[in-house]
Amino acid sequence: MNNLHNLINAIEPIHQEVALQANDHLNQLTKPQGSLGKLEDIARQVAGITGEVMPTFEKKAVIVMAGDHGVCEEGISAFPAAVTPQMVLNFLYGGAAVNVLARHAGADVVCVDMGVNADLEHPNLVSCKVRKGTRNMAKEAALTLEETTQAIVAGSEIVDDLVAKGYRLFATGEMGIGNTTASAAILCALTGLDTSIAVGRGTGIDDATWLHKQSVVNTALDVNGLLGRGAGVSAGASASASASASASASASAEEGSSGDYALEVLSKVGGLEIAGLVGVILGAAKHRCPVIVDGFISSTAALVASRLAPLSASYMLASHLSQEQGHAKVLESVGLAAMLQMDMRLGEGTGAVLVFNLIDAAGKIMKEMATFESAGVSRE
Ligand SMILES: O=C(O)c1ccc[n+]([C@@H]2O[C@H](COP(=O)([O-])O)[C@@H](O)[C@H]2O)c1
Ligand SMILES: Cc1cc2nc[nH]c2cc1C
Repeated sequence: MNNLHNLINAIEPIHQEVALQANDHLNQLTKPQGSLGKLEDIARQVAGITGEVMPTFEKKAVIVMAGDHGVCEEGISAFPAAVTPQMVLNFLYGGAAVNVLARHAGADVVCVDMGVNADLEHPNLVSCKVRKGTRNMAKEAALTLEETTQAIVAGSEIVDDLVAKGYRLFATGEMGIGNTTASAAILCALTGLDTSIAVGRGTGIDDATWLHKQSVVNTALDVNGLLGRGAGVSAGASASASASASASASASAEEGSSGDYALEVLSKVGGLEIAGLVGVILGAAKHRCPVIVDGFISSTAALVASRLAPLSASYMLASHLSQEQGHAKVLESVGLAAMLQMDMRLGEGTGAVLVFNLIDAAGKIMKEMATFESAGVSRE
């Protein structure tokens, strides 16, 4: 618990003055002001995060956290739980979608076992297994507070290690059959949203299973004493992927109990890979590194992180809008705006890794574009 408090307390506001310097530089470049749209937002935010007007990212990593879910025994996914360890091996052998897209972006895939229900061994697997899957949240708390804290701190320590190796840009990814059920339950518990809005089709369930999944989430909220408690807890203020994010992050800071409640929710209806991602996001914020948030599950981790440490929201960039129902609501609650709309719903970090290319592109604009003065272009 102490380590978690230290982690949260180590997060500072982004460098607003450097974001403003980046803005001044953007306004000198040979283009009508603001005409590069979200690329300019990225440049300003990344400058504010890193404290450098023109940062470059030589080493980038997508951290794919894996964990299993006891709630799978309720029949809430289109796929069997055995797919989680099978896909972990696929990540390790380089054959999954995230491996392909990470290679395309010049990034490394770091695959972490946070709580897979199998004994996995591979030289490149980072093993932080807290337990073999969560307990069934429809019957009892998925995790204890200690297990949850352990997973968060382990996630942040992975970032510590990667930063020591020169990585400065991170993306979140995950793998866990059943984790859209856990994420929907977290979303309902933290925002008071109805399950009919928060629960989606995950890997692709039919209408009857979707209705059943909603009732499983309702049961889990009830069994764990979370029904009705999220209503009225304010969502994050209207931050966007811009330098203004830190101001809104502090505006969304709530009374001390908000973080305690988020931790309680994460332990009762969450997952080990989700908790690990909370740690990754907080760790990236602690080290002043941008963290690109992937789809529904990753964004739910971002929501928890923003409740634990409101300042962490300004270090996040939302990558894509997943097809998973409820994703837009999670992003809204954190105060993030997705950059891409690609109709993806895979997870693994696939949408986040696509944004690495946009970060590189924004950096090159800052470094390589001529100014009105240097190119002799008239302004008026
Ligand atoms: O990232 C998303 O938005 C997303 C949306 C739907 C499904 N997924 C992936 O699918 C798995 C969870 O789906 P489910 O139906 O088993 O809950 C998990 O491995 C996620 O990575 C991911
Ligand atoms: C095959 C498969 C790959 C995935 N990657 C992330 N979630 C997944 C779920 C399934 C079912």
